[in-house]
Amino acid sequence: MEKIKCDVCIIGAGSGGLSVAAGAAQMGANVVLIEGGKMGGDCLNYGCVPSKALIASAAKAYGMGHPGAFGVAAVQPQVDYAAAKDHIGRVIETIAPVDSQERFEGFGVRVLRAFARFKDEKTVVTDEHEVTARRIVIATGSAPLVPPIEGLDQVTYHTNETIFDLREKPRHLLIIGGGNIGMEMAQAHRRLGCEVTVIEGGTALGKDDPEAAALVKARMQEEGVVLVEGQQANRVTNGPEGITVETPGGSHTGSHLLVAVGRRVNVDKLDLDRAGVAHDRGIKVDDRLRSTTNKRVFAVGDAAGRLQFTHVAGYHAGVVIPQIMFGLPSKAKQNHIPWCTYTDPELAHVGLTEEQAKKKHGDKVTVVRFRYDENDRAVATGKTDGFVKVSVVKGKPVGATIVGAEAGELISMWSLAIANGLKMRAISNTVLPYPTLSEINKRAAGAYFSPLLFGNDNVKRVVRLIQKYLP
Ligand SMILES: Cc1cc2nc3c(=O)[nH]c(=O)nc-3n(C[C@H](O)[C@H](O)[C@H](O)COP(=O)(O)OP(=O)(O)OC[C@H]3O[C@@H](n4cnc5c(N)ncnc54)[C@H](O)[C@@H]3O)c2cc1C
Ligand SMILES: NC(=O)c1ccc[n+]([C@@H]2O[C@H](COP(=O)([O-])OP(=O)(O)OC[C@H]3O[C@@H](n4cnc5c(N)ncnc54)[C@H](O)[C@@H]3O)[C@@H](O)[C@H]2O)c1
Repeated sequence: MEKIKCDVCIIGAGSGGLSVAAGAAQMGANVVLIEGGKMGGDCLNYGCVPSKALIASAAKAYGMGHPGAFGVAAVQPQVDYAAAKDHIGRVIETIAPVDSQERFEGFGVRVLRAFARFKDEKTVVTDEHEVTARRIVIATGSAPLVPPIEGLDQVTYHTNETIFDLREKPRHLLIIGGGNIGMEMAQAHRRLGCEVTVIEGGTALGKDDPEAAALVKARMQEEGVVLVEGQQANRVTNGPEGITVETPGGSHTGSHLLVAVGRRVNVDKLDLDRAGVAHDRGIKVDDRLRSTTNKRVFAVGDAAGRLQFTHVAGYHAGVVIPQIMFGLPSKAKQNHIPWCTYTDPELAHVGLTEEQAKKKHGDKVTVVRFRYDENDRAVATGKTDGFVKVSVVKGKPVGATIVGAEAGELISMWSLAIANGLKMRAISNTVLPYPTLSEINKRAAGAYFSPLLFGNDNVKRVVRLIQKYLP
């Protein structure tokens, strides 16, 4: 067993662990990074990257069959599902060098390829190494939660860890769970020519603004996705006609099954008790992302049990690095974190929802909106479904939801504003190129000021008075 001493030991080389490792090593720390699976973690191998690549194939197929009123004839796309999977493979291969062992070794990081567990509160071991570190960062991410549904263990089912390797096109894909994964995969598969049924126990896209989510759901239903809400899957069986998912309201039979009912944090291999690190949904951390029970240990990304997104893992790294490098305190906030579901239309959000804003700020909240069909670029490109909705308190945006084309890009302006405490004036003062979808944001900001300027009797009186005396 080789014994290694280092400043920082990071467990997990996904979005969070890699970001901490890159930052710490490039600032001169002696860093050991331990990865038991693939470099790049979920995002690169089983999550964001393959899902967005598949969504892109699906969008191409859909566009060929639905060109809209542009003077271009629709054609029946010939979908080669296996070739779409090859596209995913190529995308992963292209991005992989950024997360590779070689690149990190180039930064001076010692990379160990094994699963790690704690030996004591400052020592981590693999089968061949014992690493003692001043600071330890748990970045072990999460895995698909497999619910205790009767019969599930008797059928072949997919999760995000296997669906991207499937090469035979599902005739009828059943999906349990209408969250981000379920809905993104449902639309992608429908557009690639599969029948799709989503079985959701509560409300699909239930973490998002209901009005905006309704628009996405309506579009997906129009495209032929069968969406069953309020029906918990409680039994799964296998028969000659395929896999059947039973719910209190009825049963649904298909050829393939994807389970997407949430995540469970990867802690079981870690022997956390040996390090005195407490955990529940994730590692128990304070606002500094430091273990509440072992001050040497930090957790980032999905392991921290907060919002589970790649950009959050990166943000967490930025919170932890100043602490482990310089001993400077730094806190993780949550109110400025955006997210986007990459359905068509996209559904993006940052800050408080309208409901949360009204609950927190009562009648101090003004809600302003602007519709895509009032934007010239949206009209020209036929992307007129959607709206932006912004909750404003004392001239400052506190939350924004966008549903529509490029919502994930458009939300950045509100993310910038909320993260930096900017006022609506900062958005309305900004000059944007015409014609762009971004103008939707500016017009929403304008909608905040319009009632103050237009139709305001005081303003009218002042203007009339000034006009009398102006030369
Ligand atoms: C289908 C899907 C689509 C997604 N799409 C998006 C998206 O579009 N945008 C977005 O922001 N987020 C998306 N996410 C979420 C995103 O993938 C995660 O939030 C992100 O990967 C979390 O990064 P992480 O570093 O915390 O964990 P991970 O990326 O999961 O990395 C953890 C790593 O730790 C390793 N590990 C675990 N235990 C040990 C151990 N004991 N020893 C050594 N190594 C260990 C694992 O092998 C893994 O490589 C998606 C997730 C899924 C499943
Ligand atoms: N675009 C993105 O950023 C993106 C995409 C995919 C995943 N992710 C991340 O991954 C996480 C996990 O995604 P997810 O979709 O697995 O989880 P989720 O928590 O978003 O949704 C799971 C859904 O499954 C439902 N459910 C649970 N048990 C059920 C049952 N027995 N029968 C029917 N429905 C049931 C829940 O009501 C819930 O709506 C997301 O929360 C997000 O953090 C992000």
